[in-house]
Amino acid sequence: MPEETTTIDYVMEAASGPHFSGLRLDGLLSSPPSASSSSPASAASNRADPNATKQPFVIGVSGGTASGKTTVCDMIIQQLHDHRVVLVNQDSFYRGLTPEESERVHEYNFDHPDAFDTEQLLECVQKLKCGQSVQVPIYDFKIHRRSSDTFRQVNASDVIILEGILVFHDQRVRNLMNMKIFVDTDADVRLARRIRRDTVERGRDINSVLEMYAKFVKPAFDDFVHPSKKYADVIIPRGGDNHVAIDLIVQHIQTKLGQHDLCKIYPNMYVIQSTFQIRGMHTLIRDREISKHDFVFYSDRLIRLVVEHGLGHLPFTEKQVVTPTASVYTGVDFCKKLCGVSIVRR
Ligand SMILES: Nc1ncnc2c1ncn2[C@@H]1O[C@H](COP(=O)(O)OP(=O)(O)O)[C@@H](O)[C@H]1O
Ligand SMILES: O=c1ccn([C@@H]2O[C@H](COP(=O)(O)O)[C@@H](O)[C@H]2O)c(=O)[nH]1
Repeated sequence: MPEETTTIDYVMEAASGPHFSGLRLDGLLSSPPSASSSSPASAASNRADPNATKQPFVIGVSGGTASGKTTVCDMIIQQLHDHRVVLVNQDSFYRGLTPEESERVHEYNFDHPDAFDTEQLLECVQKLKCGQSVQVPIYDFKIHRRSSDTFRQVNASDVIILEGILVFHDQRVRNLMNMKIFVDTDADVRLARRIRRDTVERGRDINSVLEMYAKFVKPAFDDFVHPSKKYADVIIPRGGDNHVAIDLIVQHIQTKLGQHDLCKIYPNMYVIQSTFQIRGMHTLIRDREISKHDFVFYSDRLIRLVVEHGLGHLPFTEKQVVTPTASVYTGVDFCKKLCGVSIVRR
């Protein structure tokens, strides 16, 4: 067999092995919804079960307007960069106004549950949960309408984050969630942020923002959003400023995703910490359009990283050397009689 093919086989094998960004979690992501997810029984069910079907971990993030939901989601996504994570905004499922409603937009309540097409949202999350791709509508806050011909394609993932003011309102949507987070930020802070955001990004004037807030946003918060806080598993005070809460949440998600379980099953396994550079190279070598030259180049770089990390785990002994300036440096030397074995699978 030509050497090149051997390299390719080896890399593909390595990429689907125990590397974070190529991690295959089949059978590890089948935890039931949060009602029981913290029980010992569900902890047991999170261990590798080869017969279990892989299901994404669904996180609901709710809270009042401008509480920092999107910011918290972005922070979680950044920390979960070793996994495939998608964000679905409830805002995308605003029904959009008819021409008649548009004429009297100041009378329209965007904060009432009926403003959303919850059936469509439900169908979308159900499909994603089953591993199917979906087309999510694109909503324009300036014209209060969906784009008629463009959609955002959202692919199957390890983690689905569903974010919005009323994502805990409908029991059927709540039931799809493995974890529910409520972002709890003071009303005055939220109003200040909302004024700034709506005037800068959503083309509104201050008076209309204040009027809308008093007429619809605040009453709907009191009637629907705040009461749904009781369904949350975790409440984050101060939103994105609360780094401790976000770190704890990410740790919990990672545990549920099974990384730690893998290390429990193979106690001597070392998982290389992924970086965007490593993930980028994994993306390149998986791209069917990549040239042969680039495939070999990036594969070799990835293999070299594995070898270098491996070398760091080999036994060593202390060794002293004398530097050109005649000082003594105490370092290490690899133990003698080491033998490296490269295993190439076909
Ligand atoms: N911790 C924070 N400190 C300062 N500004 C923030 C903070 N969190 C969010 N913002 C700002 O407030 C506005 C609303 O935040 P966002 O995360 O979009 O809230 P939500 O998704 O709940 O509406 C945005 O303009 C954002 O930049
Ligand atoms: O056309 C629209 C639709 C909705 N809104 C307001 O948006 C917020 C929800 O978005 P957040 O990002 O969670 O703040 C909701 O309070 C609606 O009042 C809008 O202004 N225009």
